[in-house]
Amino acid sequence: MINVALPKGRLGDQVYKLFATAGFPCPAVEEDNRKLIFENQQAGVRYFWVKPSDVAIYVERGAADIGVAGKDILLEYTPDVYELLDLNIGKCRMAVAAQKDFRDNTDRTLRVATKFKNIVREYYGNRGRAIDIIKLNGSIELAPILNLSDVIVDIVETGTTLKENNLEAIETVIPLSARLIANKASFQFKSSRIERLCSQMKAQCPPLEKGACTYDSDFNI
Ligand SMILES: Nc1ncnc2c1ncn2[C@@H]1O[C@H](COP(=O)(O)OP(=O)(O)OP(=O)(O)O)[C@@H](O)[C@H]1O
Ligand SMILES: O=P(O)(O)OC[C@H]1O[C@H](OP(=O)(O)OP(=O)(O)O)[C@H](O)[C@@H]1O
Repeated sequence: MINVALPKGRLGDQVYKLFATAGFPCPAVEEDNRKLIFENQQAGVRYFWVKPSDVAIYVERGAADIGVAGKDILLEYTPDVYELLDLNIGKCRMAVAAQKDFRDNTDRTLRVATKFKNIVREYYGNRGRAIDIIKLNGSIELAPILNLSDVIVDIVETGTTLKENNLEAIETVIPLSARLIANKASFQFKSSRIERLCSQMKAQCPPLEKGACTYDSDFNI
């Protein structure tokens, strides 16, 4: 049996569909209920539905053998797991954004509101920019509007949230997508099953753009 941690919410449905089309369906997942564990004995998979930012914890500690997490979560928390596959779904980017008339006054510390403290620290550290990080858990776009921060570093997908709050993206920090990750010990002990699942998943993912590098090598923070 392969234990799989799936992210609830916006990524979850897409991810589950990918598993199902790759040959690992678990029909009861689609029923309207509050269950968190689903098992398909025949396909040899057991799914756990967890909060997206918790997937890497379940996998790192071996409660799940594999899981799917956004690259943002992997960069922020650097869990000790193997990153097996870029699923090329859940695509978005992490960006710096601010009010439209914002000009960076480099003489003073820049106030940055974000959910992603570690990514932000490294990004501005590499640029030698002094910052004050304001850690928020949601509605990040409110911060510059209420003068809680000068800029935000947050996920941008369609750009609608920025637009509807009169903000604009200034710089892209890193492109993001969902990744298949594995617990290191599970990958040794269940290697043939995990590798088979991985190659079946790979065949179902949307193809990576021609000439695209792995995002790891693009990561310039
Ligand atoms: N518009 C978007 N906003 C946020 N994340 C997105 C978006 N589009 C794709 N993603 C990806 O989906 C993943 C899960 O995002 P989601 O918003 O469902 O989680 P969350 O509610 O922020 O998680 P948690 O509550 O655990 O912090 C993110 O880690 C990111 O990689
Ligand atoms: O570019 P867009 O398509 O508008 O998507 C980006 C928005 O989506 C996410 O917020 P989420 O819906 O997760 O809400 P929260 O962070 O405020 O909880 C993210 O933090 C942005 O606010």
